[in-house]
Amino acid sequence: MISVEQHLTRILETVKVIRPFEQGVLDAQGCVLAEDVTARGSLPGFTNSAMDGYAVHAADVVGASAEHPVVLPVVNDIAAGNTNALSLAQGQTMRIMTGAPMPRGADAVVVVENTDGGVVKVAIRAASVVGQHVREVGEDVEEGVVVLRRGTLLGPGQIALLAASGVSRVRVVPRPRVVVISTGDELVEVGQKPGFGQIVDSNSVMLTAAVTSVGATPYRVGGVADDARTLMDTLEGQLVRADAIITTGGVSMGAFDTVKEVLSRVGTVQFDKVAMRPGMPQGFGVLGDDEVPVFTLPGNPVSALVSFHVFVAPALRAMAGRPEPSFPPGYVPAVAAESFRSVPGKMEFVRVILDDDRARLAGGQGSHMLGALAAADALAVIPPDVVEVDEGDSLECLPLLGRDGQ
Ligand SMILES: Nc1nc2c(c(=O)[nH]1)N[C@H]1C(S)=C(S)[C@@H](COP(=O)(O)OP(=O)(O)OC[C@H]3O[C@@H](n4cnc5c(N)ncnc54)[C@H](O)[C@@H]3O)O[C@H]1N2
Ligand code: MOO
Repeated sequence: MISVEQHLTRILETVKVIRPFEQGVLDAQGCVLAEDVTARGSLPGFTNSAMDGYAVHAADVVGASAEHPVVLPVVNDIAAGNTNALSLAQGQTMRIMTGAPMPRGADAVVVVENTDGGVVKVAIRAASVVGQHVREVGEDVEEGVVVLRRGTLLGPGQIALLAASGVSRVRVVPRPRVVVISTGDELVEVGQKPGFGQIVDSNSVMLTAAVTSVGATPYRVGGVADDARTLMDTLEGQLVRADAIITTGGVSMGAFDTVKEVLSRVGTVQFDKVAMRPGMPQGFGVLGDDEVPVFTLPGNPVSALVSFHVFVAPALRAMAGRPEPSFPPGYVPAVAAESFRSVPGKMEFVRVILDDDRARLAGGQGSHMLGALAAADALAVIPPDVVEVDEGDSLECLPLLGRDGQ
């Protein structure tokens, strides 16, 4: 029996960051930059107005007030998108809209609310100062500076910055492509009615969703029968498009545990008992010339999802260039709302419902029990040396869903 940390360490020492690849900025969402990116142009690219109002020489409106407005002739209108380079003479004004280029000579904008809104001449009812409501060229980003560093995770804000500063394609670590295969003669496809002795292949849809939830790209193969030739052919066929492969089922002590039988003969997959519950029978290694990592998860659905969170998700993040700072990854603190027992010598992952920070059992803890799994918000992680959790004890929990249900 090996520990959870030992198994995870072997996995993280084996997987490699995927080779970077140039992508359009939108396709790069959720990916990590593989290069420093410099701005092709300045932001703003030209000095422009921050408000709707009137471009002025600030010196012309010194002392303007509601009681003593300054009246100026309006000599032009400048809308956003106006591409003419205009000049404003002293003693004049131009109507200007937010984002429109400032005319040369103007050094301030008086907001329309502080005027009578005139279009031929305008009464300005408030003084201004040089630079007021003006966005200077390059004040946000200067052309040629590094706007984003290698290693940055690209979200909507970063993608906007790239696009605005003239960058349409970037080298990123691509999303891992993950093939999901479930095994077992008892499986029927989702949507089909299982006969006696059969079950719906829920693992492959569950793990497909889990792969998506960590920002990787799943390819669901679905159920493969417990036949060594079929499984081997399937694995070989999938290797070409896979950065990683996940299988479920067929890894314990059964007489027809095909995954174990097949993968014991090829590649480097090593099968271990890991001191955890659920999820004890685990296999991991690499397969094929490209050394594709293969995770063989146990067939019990709760065991498979717990294994995904504990082993596969950190590996996929590392492959995507987003390694976790430490183990355990992303734990949140909670307090036990009730007492329960934990199995000695194994790290236990208890399905719990969190009310604020109070954790209560989500229901039956059998590794086949999808009802409690679906009711749970998190896995309370009970260390191997803890056999009794008392109400009020501190707990570390691994959230099952992100804030947006992913
Ligand atoms: N004699 C022993 N028996 C078992 C041991 C053991 O150490 N000695 N370990 C148990 C533990 S713990 C687990 S976990 C399971 C793991 O079994 P396998 O990975 O070999 O998986 P299967 O036997 O194929 O299936 C187990 C269980 O899960 C259901 N299943 C399988 N695939 C799916 C799927 N795609 N969707 C939904 N449900 C699935 C399957 O019907 C079984 O009920 O072994 C214990 N036995
Ligand atoms: O260790 Mo198995 O994964 O509980 O049911």
